[in-house]
Amino acid sequence: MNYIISLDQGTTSSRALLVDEKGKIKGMVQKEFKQIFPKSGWVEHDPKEILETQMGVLDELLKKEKVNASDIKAIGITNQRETTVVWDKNNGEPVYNAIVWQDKRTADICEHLKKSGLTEHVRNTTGLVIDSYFAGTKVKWILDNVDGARKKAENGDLLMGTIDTWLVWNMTEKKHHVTDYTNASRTMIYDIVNLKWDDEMLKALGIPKLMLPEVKPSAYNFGDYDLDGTKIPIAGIAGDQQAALFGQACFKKGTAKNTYGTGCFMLMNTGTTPQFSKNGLLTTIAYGLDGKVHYALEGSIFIAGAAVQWLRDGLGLIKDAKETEALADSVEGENPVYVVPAFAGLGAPYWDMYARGAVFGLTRDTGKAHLAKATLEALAYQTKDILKAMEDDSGIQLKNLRVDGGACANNHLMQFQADILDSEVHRPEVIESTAMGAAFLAGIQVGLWKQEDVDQNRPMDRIFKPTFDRVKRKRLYKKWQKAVERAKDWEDH
Ligand SMILES: Nc1ncnc2c1ncn2[C@@H]1O[C@H](COP(=O)(O)OP(=O)(O)O)[C@@H](O)[C@H]1O
Ligand SMILES: O=P(O)(O)OC[C@H](O)CO
Repeated sequence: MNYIISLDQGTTSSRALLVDEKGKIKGMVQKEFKQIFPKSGWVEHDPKEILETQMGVLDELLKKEKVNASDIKAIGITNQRETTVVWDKNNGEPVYNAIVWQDKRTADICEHLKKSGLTEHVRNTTGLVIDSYFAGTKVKWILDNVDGARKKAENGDLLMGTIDTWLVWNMTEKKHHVTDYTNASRTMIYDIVNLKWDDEMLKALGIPKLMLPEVKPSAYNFGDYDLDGTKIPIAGIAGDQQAALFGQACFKKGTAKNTYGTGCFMLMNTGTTPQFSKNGLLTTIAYGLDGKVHYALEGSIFIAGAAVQWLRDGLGLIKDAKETEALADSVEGENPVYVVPAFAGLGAPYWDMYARGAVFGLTRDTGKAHLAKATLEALAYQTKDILKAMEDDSGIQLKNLRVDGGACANNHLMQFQADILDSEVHRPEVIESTAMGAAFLAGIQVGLWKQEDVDQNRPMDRIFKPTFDRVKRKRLYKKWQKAVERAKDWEDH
């Protein structure tokens, strides 16, 4: 039997999965690691702990599944995106903790970039909006704040990388300093049109070119991992949301997936030329394969499953996220209650930092079932907001939405999603699309699979069909838009 290993390095845990040649997951090991919050708005990870947990789960998986090294044909890596490590190439020591994608410490650097008139350049070259979310300003912060770092970087002693780069460098005995197009496209210093590091952004952020990894297609021989004397090629890399798009076989222009986790990340494949958004969406590289680069539009919702956690932990209305399904089902007729979970402002397409969470439509008979249903509905409405922006930017009308992530298990949410979008929602049996995407990229590179096999390996669990008529759909959505308007600009500024 031939196997592929998929390493999924996420924001809260490291996972290793064993995938057989039929595309079936045969085993999985997962380990959480520490979240470090040194100050309000700062989020860090220990790069060594990331490496140790990732290698640890790989070793445990191989022991548990009793696989011979010679049967493993390749390794694919997928990772939390934007999170940045800077390390000394002479001793392999990070000069600072990894600064995580959620970290807001570089907001001032972003304000400065905006004042320097770089907004248009950033959008048209990197595809992004100027925001602390991306890697570029995190590198600048480390070079500015760690003693001696800038000098060392200028001497060529320091390397930077997103998590994929950090893992590969360590897994290949410090030989390969590489990343793939998808990860490079989240740095705000990469020109996604001409596929090269962007001199203007490097200059604006004072980042020496010597620090940067080589950028390669997502299916590529990135280097070998030595497993007990057997050399296994690391043959696929993609950022986790792009890997999910690939794992869901969104290869055609106009195909899209939405991952319902803590946040929601919706990506639509827009083909081989980048589309720049008028509606606050991001343009990003979906994957590079067979000498071609595919692009995607992305809408990120920061609070999605996190709103369900709020019902559980903040309000104590439920003990388990699953309970929301039966609660929501118990509401008869239309729900008069609307929850706008703008706990951290509103992202795409509104981009209002001053919006705050709000509940509308309360009456004396409102109960927890209405709140639970309204919270689930808010995930679906936010997804519709993003999809509308995507359809407007791309001129493409969505045929169906492919879903994955923890909260897509909720049938009430998925049915309401289909109803409010007026399009089918397709839920695959295997919702591990992220890990499968990385496995497929690696397997394609070593000739185990062809790209067409990805689609054939995706049995459906359930297809949710829309049931609302146009009038009802419009009425409910209009009310949501009214609720959003009232939640906007709440915080004084
Ligand atoms: N059955 C469910 N109904 C609604 N929300 C759910 C359900 N199961 C999980 N969730 C939500 O989904 C999130 C977990 O999904 P997951 O994909 O594991 O997230 P992440 O990868 O971001 O950690 C949590 O925020 C949780 O509240
Ligand atoms: O690790 P996840 O699944 O929370 O994904 C994080 C995203 O890549 C951030 O852009």
